[in-house]
Amino acid sequence: MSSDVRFTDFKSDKQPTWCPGCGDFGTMNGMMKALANTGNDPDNTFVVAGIGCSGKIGTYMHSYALHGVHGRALPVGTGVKMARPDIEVMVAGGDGDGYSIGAGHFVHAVRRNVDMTYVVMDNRIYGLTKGQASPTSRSDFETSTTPEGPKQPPVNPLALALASGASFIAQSFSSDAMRHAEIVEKAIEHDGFGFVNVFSPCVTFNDVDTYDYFRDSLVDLEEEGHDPTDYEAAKEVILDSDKEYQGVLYQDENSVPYHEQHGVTEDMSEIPDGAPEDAMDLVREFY
Ligand SMILES: Cc1ncc(C[n+]2csc(CCOP(=O)(O)OP(=O)(O)O)c2C)c(N)n1
Ligand code: SF4
Repeated sequence: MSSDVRFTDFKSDKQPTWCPGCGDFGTMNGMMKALANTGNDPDNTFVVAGIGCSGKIGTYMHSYALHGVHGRALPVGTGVKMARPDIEVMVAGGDGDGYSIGAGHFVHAVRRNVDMTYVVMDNRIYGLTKGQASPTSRSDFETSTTPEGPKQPPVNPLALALASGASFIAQSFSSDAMRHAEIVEKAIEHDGFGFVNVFSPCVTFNDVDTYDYFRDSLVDLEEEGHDPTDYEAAKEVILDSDKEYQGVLYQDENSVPYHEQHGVTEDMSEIPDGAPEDAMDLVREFY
């Protein structure tokens, strides 16, 4: 890893097609800053993205990347990390990708504690498919598929993570640039699954969870003196549905990542002795 990497080194030459003002711009900038600040560079970074407006991020970032199947980014990220524990793996996607079709994978990636960072660009709507309700939409949020609102309480992704045995749970706001980058940085540095739910407003389809709403309502846990290593205190803020929090809500200081628990330390790109030749030809082609 080189120490003189700038965050712009993580920008690809593709122009984002996100709507002007989309929260995903800020979310991505913060991720790039956090990667550079933690001493990573595009040559040791692998971004796995879901499907959605958010999922386009792998194209706009300069790194190894895979833009996969809707809801399946986490198992792909897990595979990359198991094959190459030396590589920095960052998985990103939307709230639909992660908490709807990918919810099962979320639970298992969390409980396995694979050493990667998972950034959910939470705009509380399906953006790419033009504004249907998502798992984090408010119960009275009127959309094309829910003209009277979903009439169900939204998923609390932080509580889902905690209940699944998460070792790091954080939340940030894409527009609070410095703080967002700092929070993602902490997730990268965490030994284990670093989960960050990012409020990343959709300016085209969500007129409720707006920049102004988050600016007015966000409570920063650092200013409140919150201790993320105190499990009971973390539980209290995570289950508090009256407030929107920003910061690290929970961190297990004794977290041991999956590959260390299971002794996966070899560079698996080396072809193991005795492996069938035809299968290995495919592997050689890939690398
Ligand atoms: C298997 C499958 N089911 C459904 C879709 C259609 N689809 C594409 S993106 C998406 C949801 C997008 O919402 P979200 O994940 O929150 O991302 P955003 O666009 O808001 O960033 C859906 C339902 C698909 N591509 N593949
Ligand atoms: S539709 Fe919403 S989420 Fe998608 S690019 Fe536009 S503002 Fe962003």
